[in-house]
Amino acid sequence: MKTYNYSDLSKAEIAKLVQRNVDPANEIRAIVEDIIANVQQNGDAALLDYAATFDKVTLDKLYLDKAELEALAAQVSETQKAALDTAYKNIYKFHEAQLKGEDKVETMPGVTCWRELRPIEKVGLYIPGGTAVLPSTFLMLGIPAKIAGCHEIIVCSPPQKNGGVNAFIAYVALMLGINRIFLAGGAQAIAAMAYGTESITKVDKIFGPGNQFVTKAKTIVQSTTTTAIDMPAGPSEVLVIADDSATPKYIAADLLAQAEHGIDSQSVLVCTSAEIANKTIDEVNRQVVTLPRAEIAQQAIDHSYIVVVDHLGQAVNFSNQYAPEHLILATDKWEEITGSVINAGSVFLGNLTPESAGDYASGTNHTLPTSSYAKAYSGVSVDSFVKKITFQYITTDGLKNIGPSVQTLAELEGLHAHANAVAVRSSN
Ligand SMILES: NC(=O)c1ccc[n+]([C@@H]2O[C@H](COP(=O)([O-])OP(=O)(O)OC[C@H]3O[C@@H](n4cnc5c(N)ncnc54)[C@H](O)[C@@H]3O)[C@@H](O)[C@H]2O)c1
Ligand SMILES: N[C@H](CO)Cc1c[nH]c[nH+]1
Ligand SMILES: [Zn+2]
Repeated sequence: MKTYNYSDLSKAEIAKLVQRNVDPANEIRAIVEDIIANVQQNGDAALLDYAATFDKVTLDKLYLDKAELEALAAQVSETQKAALDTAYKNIYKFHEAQLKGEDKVETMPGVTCWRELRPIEKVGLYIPGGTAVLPSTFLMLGIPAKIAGCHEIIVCSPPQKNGGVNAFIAYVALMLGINRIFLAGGAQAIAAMAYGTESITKVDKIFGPGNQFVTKAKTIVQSTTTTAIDMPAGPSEVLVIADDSATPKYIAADLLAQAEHGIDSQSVLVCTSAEIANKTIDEVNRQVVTLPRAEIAQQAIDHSYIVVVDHLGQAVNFSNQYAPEHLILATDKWEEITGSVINAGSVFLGNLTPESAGDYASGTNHTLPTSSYAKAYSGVSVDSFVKKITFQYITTDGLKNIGPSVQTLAELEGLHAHANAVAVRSSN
């Protein structure tokens, strides 16, 4: 990992450091646009072709039904079920608390306004399954969709070598009461859910993380169809802020946890102590070789870096510019700096809170904005699966109170029909 001193860096150098790979030559875009066009034209047949090309699986049908899911789920052990159940309960508990109604507001006597929640009717969930199959992502998307009350939930995940999904994905589907999983991955799955095919319903909103093909497809279809997306949730990333109260062994473990997701993941350390930084490098080198996914993690670490800063304020400033998906405050002084955190997807406080807890089971959602989109987007929550519709009711007195202002505002905009809609009611 390359090390920089914050005070030696120019503004331009910092801007370059915080920039992620955003497909500058539009190479990914070109590939993804072709895939989307093919799915639009050829529907299910294109999905079957891509399963053969990219996933190396020949499928005779595009989905697994309830009986097939049950057969796969039977392979899950009791210990694994207990862990999935714990995650399910905590995620459910944390997300259920988000489903709050709002009070009605009387803005003037006789003028009442309020908002009511309605679920998005048809949602599409993408569950990654390229380099690793992520049943935890299925929980993170399926639970808030269920709590919100979405009527139709389409699920796509890349086909695995067994010609289906893995046993854990099947088990989670049954936990969520979802009886069908479509065997489609990558940009083609996103295109299918945005345009619809013979067997996949076009949905109103697509959710879920994925690699750069998935993420690019989501950003394209959101501008070319009426299907919305949750956010760009691409390759995982973590930024650790540490001071001399931090433990290099823990920091290294957290950096490697995100690095093992994929070669395009990024793990950044911003540290007030050069000594802790150096010890962390040693720990990373020691731990990485012990990992089954050592090669992937090492490649991600090779394009990650360390910034040594003078104080924690400088560290938070750098982090706000980076806007990490995950931010770990590996310091005993975390309470002094949380208020200054402006841009981050999810924050992990102190030296004993591993980011993996949030990835799996503490209750917060792990589908989070990457590539600095945390400057403008929140992670997935129940809010992502609902619309908030405004309502208003005006009484006779209310019309007397608000009518003159509405009429004057309409006249000053030259919109006389608007003014008349009040006048005709007021003259009775
Ligand atoms: N931001 C978040 O909230 C979050 C959460 C979990 C995972 N992630 C990230 O999700 C990603 C998952 O990626 P993955 O690759 O393991 O699974 P994936 O399911 O996103 O992608 C696999 C699919 O990519 C397609 N693909 C592969 N190579 C291709 C090529 N050359 N051209 C066109 N399409 C191709 C294939 O169709 C394949 O089925 C990781 O980067 C991980 O870090 C992010
Ligand atoms: N860290 C990922 C989000 O970037 C989520 C995840 C799933 N499984 C393990 N981790
Ligand atoms: Zn993770």
